[in-house]
Amino acid sequence: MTAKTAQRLSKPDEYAALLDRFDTFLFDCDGVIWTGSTLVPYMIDVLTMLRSKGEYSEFQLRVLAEELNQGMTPIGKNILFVTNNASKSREMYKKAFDGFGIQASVDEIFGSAYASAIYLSKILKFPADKKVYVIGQEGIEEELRSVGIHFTGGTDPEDRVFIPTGDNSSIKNDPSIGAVLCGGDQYINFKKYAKAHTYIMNNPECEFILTNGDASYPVADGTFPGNWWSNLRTYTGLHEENAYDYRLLLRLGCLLLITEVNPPCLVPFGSHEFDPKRTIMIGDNLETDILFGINSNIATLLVMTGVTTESQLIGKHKSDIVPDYIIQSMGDFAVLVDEM
Ligand SMILES: O=C(O)[C@H](O)[C@H](O)COP(=O)(O)O
Ligand SMILES: [Mg+2]
Repeated sequence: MTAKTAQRLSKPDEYAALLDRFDTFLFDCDGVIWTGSTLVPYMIDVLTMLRSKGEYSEFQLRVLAEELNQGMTPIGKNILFVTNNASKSREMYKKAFDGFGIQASVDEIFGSAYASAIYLSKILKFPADKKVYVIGQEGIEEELRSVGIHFTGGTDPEDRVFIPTGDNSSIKNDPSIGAVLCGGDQYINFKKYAKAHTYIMNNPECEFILTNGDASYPVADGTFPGNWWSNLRTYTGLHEENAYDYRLLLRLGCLLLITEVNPPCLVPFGSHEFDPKRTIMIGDNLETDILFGINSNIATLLVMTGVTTESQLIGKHKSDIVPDYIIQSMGDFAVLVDEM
């Protein structure tokens, strides 16, 4: 069997052919749409172009009628924003998109904070008398609140403090903790790890849930460390088989189109309907975004504006995860804007 090779796109007619081939574009955010606080050049033009293109399906015609009513630019291609970044809720993301001048509605935004909340409430049916201990920020708290799940930790100032070595006076087991939910946390510290560790080790039923497994995220001129879940796994000695199935969460965290079938895969969720054959996942990370697309049997497009480097694509250390297409930047599609 010949190994799969990715097709590198660099010419306008190749970009145009790709746009014709797909109706639904799943956009990862960090490293695809923006890097840190900087928008990828020409991103607004490209998204606007996508929204103005395409044949309308029945579903799109319904949305179109609603959008025209609300004075919005009608949709062409179906666009969803899917992100592993758990720092924001869908509403917070909507504000971020508004801040960048990007048209997006809350129901087009799927983040891993939202996914985790849906996962806890709909799939685990998290008991009302239990609490989640959160390592993470406002985004997770907002989404948990929206599904009525009780939690502790998160942004609580009492957890954002130094504790001297061996001083466990502020860390006691709490049997009401039914899950530890771990997402990116810019205030991560020893106390939070120690609490999570204590709950997991002392409550045999305690679930250990990760919002996402990205090892790093893109910032200007490089990357920063991502979710710190691996530290917790090391501290608690959890192995794959007794840790919560984090591989499942990687996929859920990547796209939050949740199904109760195992393994979870891309299925219509909420009001979004699309044909997997005409759907493409666009991401900057081979291990999460591209793997998710491959596992879901949809096409994949890798951009080079985020965490993936050329050394992961060619040579001795190249990754086994191979996308269908590679493009330098989503902004490159802007050459098609004038052709419309
Ligand atoms: O640590 C994180 O939260 C992630 O590395 C990162 O921010 C993922 O965001 P995405 O690329 O999925 O938008
Ligand atoms: Mg990304």
